[in-house]
Amino acid sequence: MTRVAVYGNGSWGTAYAMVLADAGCEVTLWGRRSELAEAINTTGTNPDYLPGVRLPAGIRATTDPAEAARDAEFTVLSVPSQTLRENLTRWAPLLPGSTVLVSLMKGVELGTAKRMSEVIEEVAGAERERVAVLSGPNLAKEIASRRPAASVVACRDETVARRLQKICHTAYFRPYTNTDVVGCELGGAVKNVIALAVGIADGMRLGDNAKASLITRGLAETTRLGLAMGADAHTFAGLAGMGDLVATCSSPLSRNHTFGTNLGRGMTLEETIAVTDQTAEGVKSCVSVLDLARRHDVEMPLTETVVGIVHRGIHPLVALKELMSRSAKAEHG
Ligand SMILES: NC(=O)C1=CN([C@@H]2O[C@H](COP(=O)(O)OP(=O)(O)OC[C@H]3O[C@@H](n4cnc5c(N)ncnc54)[C@H](OP(=O)(O)O)[C@@H]3O)[C@@H](O)[C@H]2O)C=CC1
Ligand SMILES: O=C(CO)COP(=O)(O)O
Repeated sequence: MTRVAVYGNGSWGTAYAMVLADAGCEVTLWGRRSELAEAINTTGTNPDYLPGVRLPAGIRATTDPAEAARDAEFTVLSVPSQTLRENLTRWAPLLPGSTVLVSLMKGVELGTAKRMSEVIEEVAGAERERVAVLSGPNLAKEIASRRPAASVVACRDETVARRLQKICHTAYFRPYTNTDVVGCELGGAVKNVIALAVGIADGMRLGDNAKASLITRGLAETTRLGLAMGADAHTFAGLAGMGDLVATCSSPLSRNHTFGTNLGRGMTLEETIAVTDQTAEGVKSCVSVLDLARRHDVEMPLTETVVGIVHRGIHPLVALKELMSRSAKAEHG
């Protein structure tokens, strides 16, 4: 039986732990709060993040990072992106030397503009061939109710990607392999920023043409950044690109989309943060994605607009006017 440690017992860490357990793995699920770990072990549910969902028997919760790490063939990381460095610094010495580190996170680190796999390599001292990412249209609540979804497992070493694919393939979860780690991570991080933009537009009742235009131009700027960073263009037409973008921008289950909708309806940033109880990665990562765009000299007008609305107090109507009056240009180029 494959032993897997999952660090982070929020919505996605728990739902993916369910996938792994359903696929036959023995999973230890780490979380920082003892009352939640105890509730998971005693009730067989995660009342804080997936209330009412019965967890499979193969999951055991703990608050002890060493217990989670013991003999783990795979180490799955699912905490908010901006907390990864600090957390992994504590966990890294506990991890087995050969464990494969898997990122579920869809963010870019503020300040360094590093992707999560880069932070993992740096902090855990892991070679690239031992670091993988999972990304795709995977709204946690749908997966936890075992509704069908596909996803991408990416690793520079294809044999490692295949090993990961094997341990999380179930009747309702279909992972594809890819070796384009950069593209998969960027697809996941930037779609959260575009979902904020679409949410704002939905909150302003701008209509379906506006939504489709934002999704399409959002994919164009994601691809532009990806190509500048060495990613494969095909990745952005795939599950970790278009797939995740469409799911996140159209679902009321998306925290980023919901966050944007609240802003578009006229809530202030403070009010929106106050009603958001889960991680909406795009709120911070829009700043680091824009940082990446500048470092690579890539134009990302939608990301820039989101940063303006969310962090610089620009009114959505003013931002819309600015976006629509940008100089006319060719669609491709
Ligand atoms: N939810 C989804 O549908 C999907 C999410 N993702 C990505 O997965 C990642 C995790 O998100 P998700 O599980 O949804 O987030 P949630 O908000 O549901 O859960 C966050 C988890 O991280 C923990 N946490 C928060 N802050 C810290 C900290 N400083 N140190 C340690 N643990 C902390 C929380 O613990 P506590 O309860 O104690 O605060 C909780 O267990 C994100 O990058 C997200 O983009 C990817 C695909 C799907
Ligand atoms: O990444 C996700 C779906 O693939 C979840 O999106 P949110 O973080 O916006 O809820």
